[in-house]
Amino acid sequence: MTEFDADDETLSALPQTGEREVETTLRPRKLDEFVGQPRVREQLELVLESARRRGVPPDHVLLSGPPGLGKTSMAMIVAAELNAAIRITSGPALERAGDLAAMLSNLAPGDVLFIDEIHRIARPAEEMLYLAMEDFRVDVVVGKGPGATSIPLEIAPFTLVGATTRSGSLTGPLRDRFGFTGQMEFYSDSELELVARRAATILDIDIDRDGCAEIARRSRGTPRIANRLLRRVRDYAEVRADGKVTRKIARAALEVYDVDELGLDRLDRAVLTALVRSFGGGPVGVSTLAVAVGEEPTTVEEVCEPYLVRAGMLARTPRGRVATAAAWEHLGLPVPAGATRGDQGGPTLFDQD
Ligand SMILES: Nc1ncnc2c1ncn2[C@@H]1O[C@H](COP(=O)(O)OP(=O)(O)OP(=O)(O)O)[C@@H](O)[C@H]1O
Ligand SMILES: [Mg+2]
Repeated sequence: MTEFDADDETLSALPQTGEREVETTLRPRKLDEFVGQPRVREQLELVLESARRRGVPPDHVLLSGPPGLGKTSMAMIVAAELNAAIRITSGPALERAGDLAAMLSNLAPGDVLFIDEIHRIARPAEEMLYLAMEDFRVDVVVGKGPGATSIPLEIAPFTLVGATTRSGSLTGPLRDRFGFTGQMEFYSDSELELVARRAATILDIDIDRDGCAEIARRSRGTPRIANRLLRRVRDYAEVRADGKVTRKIARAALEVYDVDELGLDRLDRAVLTALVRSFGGGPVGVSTLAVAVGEEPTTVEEVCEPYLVRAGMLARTPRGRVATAAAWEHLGLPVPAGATRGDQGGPTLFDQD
């Protein structure tokens, strides 16, 4: 049995129901308001500025990285920086090529088309996208069977911004058609402090420096989580104290919400515990591990693992998942001889299997 309670999602990097509105309020609107990601920011700035000077739409942009790191926010910033309209859709919504054709033919020159979760786009729509991205053209097939003809249709020059949590599942031809790929990395604690500070100002929350630092440290490198923990800590401060968030208040609040010192939540701990206790530390396949904690493999893979890898507690090897020495230590168990020392794998390991 697992100790994970599916309702407990305080630390999930995925958006929760009802969170959309506050997320919109907290979204940075301009590149220089966007905290962190210095590399992606600088690279994008160059791509956008050069396109602006040449008076053409910039190359297509792919943003990849784990949930909650700001891909959607960045896509909107791209449009805002270009003073362009943004049309938003997602891979799963583009089931039929006709859906995509309709979107594409409605674009005005210079528009930004944002396709979220682009790795989930259906094959026929993907193939239509190739031509659209390359030649600003789509071939619309009219009729069926031997009498079917394909009519080429011009579309306005546009910029595609794609977002994906799994750039590894993108096909080669699609990936190759993006002129620029921004790999979003987990945020440092000091960057997350700035994220929390900025959100506190917008939401009018009275919080001191230490309070921000405490939230940042437990946010798993993820702004979405920092913003959520800030709101939970605010609730606690208002109900149990005088509303002001200090380190002491933040610590007490986070304890109530079951957020541990390293920012691991119950699902992370359940994954590590299963790995260590039921599978002797691995190696074990991700599907088997997912079954053991009662979760979908993709949740374990895309939500838990990137952070566990980054925290140096889990290693992804060709033979399966392996618990590192740090994992045994974190669970308070003796480290077996031969356990791997965790390297700071970082998000580059994100797409490996
Ligand atoms: N760099 C940042 N500075 C300030 N806030 C940020 C930053 N990045 C993300 N956020 C906040 O985190 C929340 C989630 O960001 P966003 O929706 O852009 O992430 P995402 O990468 O698109 O996530 P998903 O993969 O789930 O779609 C937003 O509410 C936004 O306010
Ligand atoms: Mg998003």
